[in-house]
Amino acid sequence: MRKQIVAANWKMNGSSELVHQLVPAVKESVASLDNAVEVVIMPPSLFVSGVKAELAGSPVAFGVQNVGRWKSGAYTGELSAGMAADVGCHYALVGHSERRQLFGETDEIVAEKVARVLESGLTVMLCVGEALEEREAGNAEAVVCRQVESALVGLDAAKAQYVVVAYEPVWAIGTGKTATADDAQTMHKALRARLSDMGLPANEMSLLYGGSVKPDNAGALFAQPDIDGGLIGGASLKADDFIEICRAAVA
Ligand SMILES: O=C[C@H](O)COP(=O)(O)O
Repeated sequence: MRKQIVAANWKMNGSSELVHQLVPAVKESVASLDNAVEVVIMPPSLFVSGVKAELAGSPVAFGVQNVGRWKSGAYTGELSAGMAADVGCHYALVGHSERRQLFGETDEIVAEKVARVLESGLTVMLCVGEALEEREAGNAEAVVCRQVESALVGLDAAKAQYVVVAYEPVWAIGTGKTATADDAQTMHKALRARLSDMGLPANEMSLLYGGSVKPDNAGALFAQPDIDGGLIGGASLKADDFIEICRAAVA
């Protein structure tokens, strides 16, 4: 049985104050969910230690939003997957469309980062998703399948348990335009089929949806058979909204 996961990506938002207000509220609410859903918080890296301290004794996991493509060395400003593991992270996000678009991350770089994360013993949350023009040209599925294949090519099936894929159509991120539950399900089903064609245990892998997930649409999205939870941006910065979305994943 694959895991239901709801992950918070704070992006470049937040403060020590938010850590001390929001994280204890999430911790308390998640305690009542009876471990039916894995909740993950990925703050900016500077706040990881604060989040970890607030989560002590809780099953809520935490992680980083990005890692460098190298193991260590003279790469000023970069953080490695090994460092994230060293401070206790469970997850590392890789290949978010903001990294691909704003920081020039190619499929090749994303694949290198996936390898670094898996070597470090963390679980990688791999983001894939098509741009609006790619969808309008009828290429959405081809783009998303290419991204997932290039990132996971050669992956040992035994390592698949450390891989979560998040489908995030670029046009739905931060725009308030969510994919319909049917469209999201269609893509998730295609992704799962492609993972299976790659020789991976696709039915055991969690596939998340991301892109303007809010308390009022989370239930319909998470009810789809191939959607195993969500990757939440804006709504993860408000404790009440995020907690409601976590509850929708249990229902
Ligand atoms: O990583 C999260 C996604 O980019 C979704 O962001 P959003 O919920 O603000 O649309």
